[in-house]
Amino acid sequence: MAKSYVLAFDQGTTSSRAILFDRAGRIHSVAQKEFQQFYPKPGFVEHDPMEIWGSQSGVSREVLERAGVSPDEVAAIGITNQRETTLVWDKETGKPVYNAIVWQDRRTAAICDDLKAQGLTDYIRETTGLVIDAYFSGTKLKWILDHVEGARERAQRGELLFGTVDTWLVWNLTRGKVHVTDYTNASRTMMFNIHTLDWDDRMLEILDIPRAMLPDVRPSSEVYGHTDERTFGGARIPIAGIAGDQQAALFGQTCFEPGMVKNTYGTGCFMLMNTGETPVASPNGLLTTIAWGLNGKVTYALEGSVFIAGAAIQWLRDGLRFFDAAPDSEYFAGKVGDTEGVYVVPAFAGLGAPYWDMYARGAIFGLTRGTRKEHITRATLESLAYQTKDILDAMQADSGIHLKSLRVDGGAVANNLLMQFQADILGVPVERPLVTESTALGAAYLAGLAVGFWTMDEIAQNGEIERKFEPEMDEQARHDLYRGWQKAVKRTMGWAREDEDEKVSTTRNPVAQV
Ligand SMILES: Nc1ncnc2c1ncn2[C@@H]1O[C@H](COP(=O)(O)OP(=O)(O)O)[C@@H](O)[C@H]1O
Ligand SMILES: O=P(O)(O)OC[C@H](O)CO
Repeated sequence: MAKSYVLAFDQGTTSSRAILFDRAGRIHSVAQKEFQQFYPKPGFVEHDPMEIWGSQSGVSREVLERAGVSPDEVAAIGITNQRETTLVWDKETGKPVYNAIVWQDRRTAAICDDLKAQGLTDYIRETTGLVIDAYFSGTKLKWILDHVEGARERAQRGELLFGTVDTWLVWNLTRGKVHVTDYTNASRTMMFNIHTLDWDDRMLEILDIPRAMLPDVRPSSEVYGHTDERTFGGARIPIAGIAGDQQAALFGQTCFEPGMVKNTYGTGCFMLMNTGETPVASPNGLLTTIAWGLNGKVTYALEGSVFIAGAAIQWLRDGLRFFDAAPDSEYFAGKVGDTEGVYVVPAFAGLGAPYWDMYARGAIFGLTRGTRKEHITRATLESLAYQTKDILDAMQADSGIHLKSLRVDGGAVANNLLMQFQADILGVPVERPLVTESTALGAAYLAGLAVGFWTMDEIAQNGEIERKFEPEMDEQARHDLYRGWQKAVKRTMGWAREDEDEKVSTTRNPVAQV
């Protein structure tokens, strides 16, 4: 049967998606399923690993059935995933020993403080390209080994396996035959040396992680294995591409040349710049990370990671019950001309780049008796654009490159009001592509390249722009609004630190102290 499609698995933070792409790189069919988020304590975020696998395998079968496409028509599977999220499971039974600890989870902040106190900041930055933060997998893995009874000993005996979500999916797709990850996902673990392309023994020693439980690290485009016959009705489909979702989006947006940038608005917001074959260190709070490994070469990127973007819109929907669906945010925000001075800082999981404050927490500023849900909704949408400006400023300073336009993608770019405000606050045009599923497209490209479904030249010709948003705001208004944002951010910082509580208790009731 002719191989006419590539199937992308896009395992995101809030949903699992399967997308079938045709030869033109156009979407043929999509299936998606949201899954449950667990917040067992403040700052804790977990997923059920079996639900990750169940929802992802479910939507991948559904997308084929719905499109009437046989698994035999699929040339390859490409996998892209929420990064850093940490899983540990039993090698024999495949049973997870603990829930997946999600990238947003802050429970390991104290372990990170301890690493900083040991003077490891420079070593970790130079070796792994990362700043010390609870975001990355290493301290999450340490936490599981420290807290699940007997886990470290079992891992030392080779009975337990570690993986990020890509590794977990490949392991399940192959029914335990293949235990791999790719350079992009490994570069988010804080255990991987991004220069030598190997796990870093010193980091493993510092975190007390047995090497035996770590996956093989491979390039982002090659045949890692085939799906087990039982998964897709007898078909053995090559699994031929793996990349973390943000790197996959950079590839999907065809940012192949150094200096090219994309910004993805999903649960979080992630801006990546291709820096070519040279890792660029950031003095301005960005990460140095691996963009992809392809054709025997490694491409690096600078990354600005914002933890909460579309998730703040979900919070308005589910937490505050302002509306029933995320797209309604545009309708409500559009009912007011501006926020009337209201700022929402959605630091629900601390602040990522460029602030890196694990103890910041969310806040709403500037409330008056006239504030309505429309203002808060608008301010929440605007927070995505302000956070993007924070990152873009850092990236331009680090790279010395001044962007002429910003390529965007991800679920929230459907929001025209947000896109217009983004162009206004940056003062540069924002370009929205025809296929905004760049993440899945990137994974499909990587897989398709490995099996000869596409060539690089064919891919480079794709990337049609659907709409360009031109900046319309005057310079003074832009300046004033952004200053308000900076003031608001400053006031959220350090909020959850214990010594902040002490400061308050010693200043409480000054009259009584006199
Ligand atoms: N029209 C919209 N306006 C604002 N936010 C939106 C809109 N549509 C979707 N979102 C937000 O985008 C996110 C989903 O984007 P997606 O790229 O699927 O994220 P992820 O891969 O992180 O799960 C959700 O957090 C949702 O709140
Ligand atoms: O789920 P997303 O698409 O917001 O991506 C999550 C990132 O990979 C976290 O680093």
